[in-house]
Amino acid sequence: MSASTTAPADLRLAVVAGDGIGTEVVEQGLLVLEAALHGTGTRVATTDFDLGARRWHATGETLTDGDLDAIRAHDAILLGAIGDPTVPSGVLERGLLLKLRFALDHYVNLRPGRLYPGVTSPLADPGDVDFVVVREGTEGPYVGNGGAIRVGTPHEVANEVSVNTAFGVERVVRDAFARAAARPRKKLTLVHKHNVLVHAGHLWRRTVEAVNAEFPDVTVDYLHVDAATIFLVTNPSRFDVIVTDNLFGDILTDLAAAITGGIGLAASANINPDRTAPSMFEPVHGSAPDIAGQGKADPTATVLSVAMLLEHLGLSDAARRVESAVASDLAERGSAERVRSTAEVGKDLAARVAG
Ligand SMILES: NC(=O)c1ccc[n+]([C@@H]2O[C@H](COP(=O)([O-])OP(=O)(O)OC[C@H]3O[C@@H](n4cnc5c(N)ncnc54)[C@H](O)[C@@H]3O)[C@@H](O)[C@H]2O)c1
Ligand SMILES: CC(C)[C@H](C(=O)O)[C@@H](O)C(=O)O
Ligand SMILES: [Mg+2]
Repeated sequence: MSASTTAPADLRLAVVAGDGIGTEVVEQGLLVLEAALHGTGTRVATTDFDLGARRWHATGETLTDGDLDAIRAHDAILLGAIGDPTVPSGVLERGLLLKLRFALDHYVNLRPGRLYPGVTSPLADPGDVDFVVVREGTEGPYVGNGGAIRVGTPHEVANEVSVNTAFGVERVVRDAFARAAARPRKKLTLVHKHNVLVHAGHLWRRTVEAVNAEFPDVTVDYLHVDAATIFLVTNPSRFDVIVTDNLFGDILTDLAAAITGGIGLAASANINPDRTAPSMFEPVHGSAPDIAGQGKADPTATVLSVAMLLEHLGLSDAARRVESAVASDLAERGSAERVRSTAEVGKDLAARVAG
């Protein structure tokens, strides 16, 4: 788990708004960040990075070494979304978003699943839903170990290898245990598929068993990923901390978003717990080409990611103010007469923060 830090006098924030609704939601996230820091003595200095589809079309570049060096010189990164239908699938996702997560060693991908009071869940009786998914962020099938032969022929063979190292699994499992130990219920659920993925699955299982000895207060259970999807829908309140691999975590957290009010509310943090590089904060959702440019995107996921950013930087009071603003806004939404635009939600949240 992250060590606490002293709040920097000036927060140097790298901003990667990216594609589609990324630019729309980040604008609102920054508005709320400014409101949260107002009067605290901490000033934020932002650097905009022109990364994503526009840059790729103009230059063929996704993320250069120079971009990475410049980003490293910041305290944190706020990212909107990456991916665009005019760019071949995978080019930006791999060459930019995943490259950032890998190069900056974001091995803890934190994704809370919390049903705020007043928010409508598609589940009839969701109960008290408040869990966090600790998704491994630098390994698994995401590493790009694979290839294809005889492409386009009936004899094509395509491989995508899941890489799981003892080092990589242990560090994320230890982080997840520390988070579970700090929560009231102290419960950790390992989600994998060790009945089929026996090599990776057994490494994860043995690692959890071994690290459990360091955290005897934490109760551990296990679910195969297919069964985990059942319980996320039928009994989500059973979960406290979930630890899982990169791909399972990706899928489970979209489902977690759906049961807690929708993808427009789901925040995430890509953490480098060793603080050897800036951590990155972004909504779970993507660039949503179907609604981009229409002012319809909900910026709340980005705003809650800003709260995670503030918390990570030791600005806990400001983080609490942002979370409270979101909680009160969500509590009143059910009775609202009309749907607000992206900018209206951002303005309302900033006003609540300023309060
Ligand atoms: N972290 C990221 O940058 C990230 C995450 C997921 C997908 N992507 C990329 O985004 C592109 C689109 O992917 P997708 O369509 O599978 O997923 P998506 O998350 O962009 O959209 C899925 C659905 O959710 C809706 N949605 C998303 N965010 C919303 C918000 N804030 N408010 C209201 N509705 C919202 C969209 O309109 C769409 O109907 C792809 O290129 C994909 O690779 C990027
Ligand atoms: C766009 C893609 C690379 C990314 C992922 O799979 O991690 C996204 O789905 C997410 O959840 O942040
Ligand atoms: Mg995803």
